[in-house]
Amino acid sequence: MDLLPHRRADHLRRRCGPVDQKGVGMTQEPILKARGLTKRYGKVIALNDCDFDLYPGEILAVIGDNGAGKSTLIKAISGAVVPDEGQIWLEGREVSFKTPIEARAAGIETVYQTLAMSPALSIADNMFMGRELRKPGIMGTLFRQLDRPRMEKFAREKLNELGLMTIQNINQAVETLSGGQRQGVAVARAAAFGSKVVILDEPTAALGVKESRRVLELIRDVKNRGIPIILISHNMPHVFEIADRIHIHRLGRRLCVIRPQDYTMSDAVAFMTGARLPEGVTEAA
Ligand SMILES: Nc1ncnc2c1ncn2[C@@H]1O[C@H](COP(=O)(O)OP(=O)(O)OP(=O)(O)O)[C@@H](O)[C@H]1O
Repeated sequence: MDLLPHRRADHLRRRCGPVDQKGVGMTQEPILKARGLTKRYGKVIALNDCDFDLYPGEILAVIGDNGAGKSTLIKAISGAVVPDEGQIWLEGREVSFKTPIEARAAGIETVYQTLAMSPALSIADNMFMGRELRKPGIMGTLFRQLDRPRMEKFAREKLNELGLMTIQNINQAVETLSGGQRQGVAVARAAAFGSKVVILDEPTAALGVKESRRVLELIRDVKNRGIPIILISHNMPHVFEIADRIHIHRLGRRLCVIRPQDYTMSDAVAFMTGARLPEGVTEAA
């Protein structure tokens, strides 16, 4: 049975095992799609003719062994790396990002494992980093003065929408927040600016149990607001708890996509390490 109806015929060698074709997102066009992405670093092929599909409204986990090429895939999608070959489409339009700023301007927001935040700056300042609001009129345009009340109001509203108002003071420096709260601010920032896609790279890796739970809830909240999420994670229980579909990455390419209800965590680990292949999949040479 064909798992992925959107695949090209020449990719049949990478078909996956039995999964309901009416699975989440399967009836729609992908919001983000990539075909044939390749990225070489000298002799290392980090991405090898890799395909990718993210559907509207879904949480898609990307899992794979160390060095499988997950980060390179995400970097290619988010403009941090320019692929040597391949194409990317966002909402059906072909895109070619040269920088993360271009990807961000197009609506692809990435929260990296090492959070790109300035610890000494306030929550509000961090949320607006790189897109500060200026005062109206000459004070803003010529003297570049920040419109702090408007920035603080916006930041407060966004944190509130995502249930993050355990944070009392929006002017508090980010370094005074807990790890979970910081991650929360980063996710809120990613979701706040008209994003079409949010990419989260290991959002719970550095967090304790309670903080991880909060961040997982937050990811669900972002999804419930209609924003699709790509979640790169090594944490299988989290992936299986939260993902609608799981993209299994192996040797620089998508091996298959599974739904968590159809397979066990051990199956997923066996697939990503190459100990076993999903039914109907043969690994391309
Ligand atoms: N800038 C670079 N220069 C040289 N080689 C690189 C570079 N970035 C990645 N690679 C190589 O490409 C391959 C894929 O790396 P990548 O970081 O994408 O894997 P990953 O699946 O994200 O791994 P991990 O789970 O360990 O973070 C690895 O062999 C890595 O050494």
